[in-house]
Amino acid sequence: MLERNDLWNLIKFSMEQDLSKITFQTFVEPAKPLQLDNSQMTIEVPTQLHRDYWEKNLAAKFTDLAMQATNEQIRPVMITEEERQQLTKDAQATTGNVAAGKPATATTPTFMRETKLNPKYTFDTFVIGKGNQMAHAAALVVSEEPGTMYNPLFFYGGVGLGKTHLMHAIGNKLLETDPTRNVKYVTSESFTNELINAIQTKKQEAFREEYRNVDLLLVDDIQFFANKEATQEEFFHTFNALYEDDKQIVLTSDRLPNEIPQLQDRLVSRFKWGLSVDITPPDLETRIAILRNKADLEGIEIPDDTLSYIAGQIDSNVRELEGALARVQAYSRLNNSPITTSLVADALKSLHLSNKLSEVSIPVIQEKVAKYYHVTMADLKGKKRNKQIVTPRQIAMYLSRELTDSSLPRIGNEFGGKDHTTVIHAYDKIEAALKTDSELQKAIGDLKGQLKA
Ligand SMILES: Nc1ncnc2c1ncn2[C@@H]1O[C@H](COP(=O)(O)OP(=O)(O)OP(=O)(O)O)[C@@H](O)[C@H]1O
Repeated sequence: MLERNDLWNLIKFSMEQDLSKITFQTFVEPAKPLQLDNSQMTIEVPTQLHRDYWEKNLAAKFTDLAMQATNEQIRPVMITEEERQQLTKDAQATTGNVAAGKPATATTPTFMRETKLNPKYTFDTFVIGKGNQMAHAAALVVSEEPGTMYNPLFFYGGVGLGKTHLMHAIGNKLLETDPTRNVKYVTSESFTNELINAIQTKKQEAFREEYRNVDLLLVDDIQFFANKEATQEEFFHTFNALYEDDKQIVLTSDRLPNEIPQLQDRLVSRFKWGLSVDITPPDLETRIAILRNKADLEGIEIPDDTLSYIAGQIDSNVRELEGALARVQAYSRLNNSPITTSLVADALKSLHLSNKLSEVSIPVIQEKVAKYYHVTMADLKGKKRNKQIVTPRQIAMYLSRELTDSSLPRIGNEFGGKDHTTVIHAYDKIEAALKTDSELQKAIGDLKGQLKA
């Protein structure tokens, strides 16, 4: 499924082609997509006048374009900025941080949160690679024997790497084996909000009852427990009650427990009682496998070399990788043409996504490449013609062109004053080789990963 911003960007892109410049700038540019569920996209506009214009003149076009892009019926629901602020306030008045006397931190109103298990996040749809192998194995063990081996199971790692997916897979598997089991999935923010709500409505007992009578408790993104005293206090008791009862607890976070600011020591130590496993970004082969899996699941026809091309462009986050594939599919539908590498290049470029690493400088690229291939910076800038040096030099030139905004003569200059035609030659050579040479694909993937880090 195309994510909200991706779908919005595509529709915006098509509207820009169809509408007059002034209409586009006045009505489409200031609009902001807030939420997308199966059949509607909530879009915020500045005023009532914008809303009326959208409903009268743009809504049908939106639905047509969304249908072309996704094959699904999606209608736009317009709300004004003022209405959104009111809704957010209402939501926070009952469940937000207001009760704790703190300014609201959540940018997403509570009514927009999702707390159910996603049936698509299963072990079957999870691709195993080096970066997630151990996490996957631990998840499987826990789903088969909850509350025994690894309690709590703690996944940590960067955004969009599959922590939530694995967590849901455990829940889905347990329910598949025994549908009578009580599984609860919650984000740490929802836990906090539910707690505050319970305090305000004097329903703490019911809250405790609900959380302490589960067989499997899944709490996502517990880094948001940071600085939340009352939540931590309550969670401490929830944790103890479940743990003593041999009920399984699974937690995720973007970092290790002791790196979460202001997390009580007693929680930090409990979180370490079981097993902590990190998930690291997938290597190129895994990224390709994830894309292939996804493409097959969704019935997207796409050649292997085009998949490798996408996997080479997006190298750190699986969510972005999936988003790129969905964008490409939507772009191909909108343009009514099959998916090829050049269509992909266009689709990613039109959304200004292709040059994510543009802050990287040429000397940094040279340094990483030199280190990677065990050559010196002087070799990269020099004139030696042996293969061990020419290939890294060409790779460094390729990456300089790909990842920086520098002109060809400027790149040539940074490589010991070479002519811009040498840079073009190097670029073309590496680009051509990338289509077939898997070792090179891996090297470029690794180097891009390092440069991003
Ligand atoms: N190894 C994998 N195989 C298949 N799909 C994956 C894999 N890793 C991640 N995904 C997919 O990538 C998307 C993002 O994953 P997920 O939401 O689990 O990330 P996360 O680590 O929980 O991120 P966040 O920190 O943002 O919550 C999901 O659609 C998920 O299905």
